[in-house]
Amino acid sequence: MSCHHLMRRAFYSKHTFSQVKQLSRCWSSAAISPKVTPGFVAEVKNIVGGSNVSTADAVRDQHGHDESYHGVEPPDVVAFAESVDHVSQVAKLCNDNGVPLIPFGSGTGLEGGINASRGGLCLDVTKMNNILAVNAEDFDCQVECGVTRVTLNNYLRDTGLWFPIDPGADASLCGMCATSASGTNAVRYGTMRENTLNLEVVLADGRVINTAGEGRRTKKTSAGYNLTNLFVGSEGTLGIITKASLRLSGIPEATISATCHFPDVQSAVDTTVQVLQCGIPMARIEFLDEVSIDACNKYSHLDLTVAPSLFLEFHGFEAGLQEQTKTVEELVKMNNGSEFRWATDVDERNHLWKARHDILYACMALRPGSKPYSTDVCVPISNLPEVIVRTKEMIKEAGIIGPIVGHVGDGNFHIFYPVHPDDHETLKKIKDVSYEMALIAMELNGTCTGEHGIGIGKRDLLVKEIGEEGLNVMKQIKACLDPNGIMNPGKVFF
Ligand SMILES: Cc1cc2c(cc1C)N(C[C@H](O)[C@H](O)[C@H](O)COP(=O)(O)OP(=O)(O)OC[C@H]1O[C@@H](n3cnc4c(N)ncnc43)[C@H](O)[C@@H]1O)c1[nH]c(=O)[nH]c(=O)c1N2
Ligand SMILES: O=C(O)C(=O)Cc1ccccc1
Ligand SMILES: [Mn+2]
Repeated sequence: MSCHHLMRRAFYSKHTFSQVKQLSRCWSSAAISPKVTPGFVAEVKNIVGGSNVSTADAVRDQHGHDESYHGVEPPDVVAFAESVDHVSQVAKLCNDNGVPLIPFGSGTGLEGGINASRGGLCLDVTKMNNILAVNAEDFDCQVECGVTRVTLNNYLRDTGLWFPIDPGADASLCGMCATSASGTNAVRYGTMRENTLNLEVVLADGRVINTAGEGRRTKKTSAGYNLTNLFVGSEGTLGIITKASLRLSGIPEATISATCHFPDVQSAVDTTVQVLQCGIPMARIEFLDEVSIDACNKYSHLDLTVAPSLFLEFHGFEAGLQEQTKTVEELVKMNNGSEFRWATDVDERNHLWKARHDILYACMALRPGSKPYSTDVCVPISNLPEVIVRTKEMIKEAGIIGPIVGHVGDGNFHIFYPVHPDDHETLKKIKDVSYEMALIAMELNGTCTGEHGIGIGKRDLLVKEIGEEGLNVMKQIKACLDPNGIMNPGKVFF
């Protein structure tokens, strides 16, 4: 471990989040990575232009954290790339000088993926924001890395198509590739893995590749190794994704949303499992426990019954939807659930789903001043009731608050633990329960992260999930593509 890394570790373990935020400014002018010299910064300026480089404290702080509870670890320098050529030249420069390079999409990650734990250069790609092609008849498009999903969907509005992967946050599409994001629509439309056709990637040494071959954008291919999915979920540790070819879907002719509540968690989750086992093509099936509903009511001005609930959405043709909703209503009743409360018009629907997407902020508002310690596990759907019920027991025993929300249709759920960063006793309990929950999920054939990634928060769980040999293969791939270890060091692996 390098000297500056040890220094940072010691520093962050002794200080609270807000102290660190303030104190980080004290060392802002001193380069943490000794390799980021004034000469290095001058060369970066030569490549991207002086106005696209900043060593200002505010800019570095802003780029030194995502939306998670992890503290601020600012990079030494931030560069804004405007083209793939910029990215390639900056990567080569970092590689030649052994300077850590951290790709920055839009900073909405939840596992500390953009923290500059070892200093270095943060490469912000938000200026690379062109939508390059929409092939409506083929249901695909090509975007530059900085395009966000809301921008793409606004652009597509008149085509009858949309990009359905929806993590709630307005993340960059290539950041979503990098974390293998999913969210509420994945139960019907899949995750970034199923919706990415091809990627342009700049490797650590500046080489540019197209993972499926230049210009290819087919739904299927059997040509060689799947390089596209090697980079999906690579969290900036293998290269910088500069363009993505993505699948699009048709906007459904009819959409209906509804909510219903249940006497307990088990009956809501049992209903979900039965709905899916009946083969009903749900577009969204989201679980919120009573604490989450209460938070939503207060934050988003809803008046839902405070009880474990499902938020449902059906996509299809009018006639088909009637059949589907009828069957689901019957299953809800069989499990002692309530009548449906419908959200049919577009404003009502948008309000409901905005409330669902704002749940992170709604839960934070339950404890003003808290930071979100969030968890994310995923299990085969039939094991979902067991992992949720066992976790609820642990939360009760530990005497902590932990609202549960889940993309239950995928067997994926989160717990939000509001915690004051200086409340070390509660933080320890939360960490223990989260760790134990991940172990239970893995014991039940699941994963320690369904969609937020490993980042810095789950590195010790990765080896337990993949096994020593599997992890060694991952490290060999990393060493092959990034022999000097400059790409987002300290993420995914220690
Ligand atoms: C309120 C709220 C709600 C949610 C979520 C966030 C928030 C704030 N998320 C998480 C988040 O939106 C998700 O991780 C995004 O995919 C990250 O995209 P950014 O562009 O913000 O990447 P960000 O800049 O945060 O970077 C994330 C990681 O990707 C790397 N990276 C970024 N751009 C890259 C590029 N072009 N090339 C290579 N590496 C790159 C970074 O280095 C880092 O390791 C989520 N997620 C989810 O899947 N489902 C959900 O339901 C939610 N819900
Ligand atoms: O809202 C979601 O689906 C998220 O992934 C963000 C999140 C994470 C943890 C608790 C609540 C919300
Ligand atoms: Mn989620």
